[in-house]
Amino acid sequence: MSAGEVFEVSGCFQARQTGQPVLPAKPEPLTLNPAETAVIVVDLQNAYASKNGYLDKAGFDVSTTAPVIENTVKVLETARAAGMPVVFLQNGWDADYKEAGGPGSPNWYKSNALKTMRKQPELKGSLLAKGTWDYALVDALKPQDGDIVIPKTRYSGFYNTNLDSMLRARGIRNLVFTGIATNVCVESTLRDGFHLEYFGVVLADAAYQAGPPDIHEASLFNIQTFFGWVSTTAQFCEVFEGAS
Ligand SMILES: C/C(=C/NC(N)=O)C(=O)O
Repeated sequence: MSAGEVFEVSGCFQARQTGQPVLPAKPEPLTLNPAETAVIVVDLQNAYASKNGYLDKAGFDVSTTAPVIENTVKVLETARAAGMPVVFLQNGWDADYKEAGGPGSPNWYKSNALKTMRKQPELKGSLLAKGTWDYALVDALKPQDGDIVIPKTRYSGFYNTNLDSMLRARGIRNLVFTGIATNVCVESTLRDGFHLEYFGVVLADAAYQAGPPDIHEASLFNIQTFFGWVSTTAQFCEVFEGAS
């Protein structure tokens, strides 16, 4: 889906054969028909982006997530104006954590939220439980009329959800990702999308890692080399402003 031959109109590139917008991206530009493209906002909940949220309490650094939220706000303004569906993924479980799985589930061993609550039982019921502040989307990103909100219980937005059918029903082929964490739920969802024939692109400055900064770069390398494409907020907004 790289553009091949492109030409420039009013500062934006278009594919010569299709006339569709071309997003500058690594490892090559990507032709994206806005009518076939959705923005997927991954888990921009207090748990992942806010001080005192789950990641912070589990010992991950969330001190520099503000730009991710600001950039996502810009991306969503542009996407909605261009007529692209906006999908919010929201990660978490029921208040009793039945959906998280017990010792028969690998999630019980690998979820740092569950591990943190086992170490600090006083936190039980507060981390990633539906209805709590931790589970809520951050204030700056309240869904608007027409946006789609999809709850999920595992890292991938495609696992045990109606994400695929919601996208297929709208003719969506391309997914533009923002959110947290680049190396966990963003990458997991983009990878599953790849196997379902979606073209996935991550906006690098609108995504943030769980772990040291190098893991963000490693995940972007993995995505642009094996599963999809990597671009930026400014490039997305420049290409799609006025593209409706
Ligand atoms: C570490 C982690 C990441 N989630 C995500 N939204 O990427 C978790 O949920 O435990």
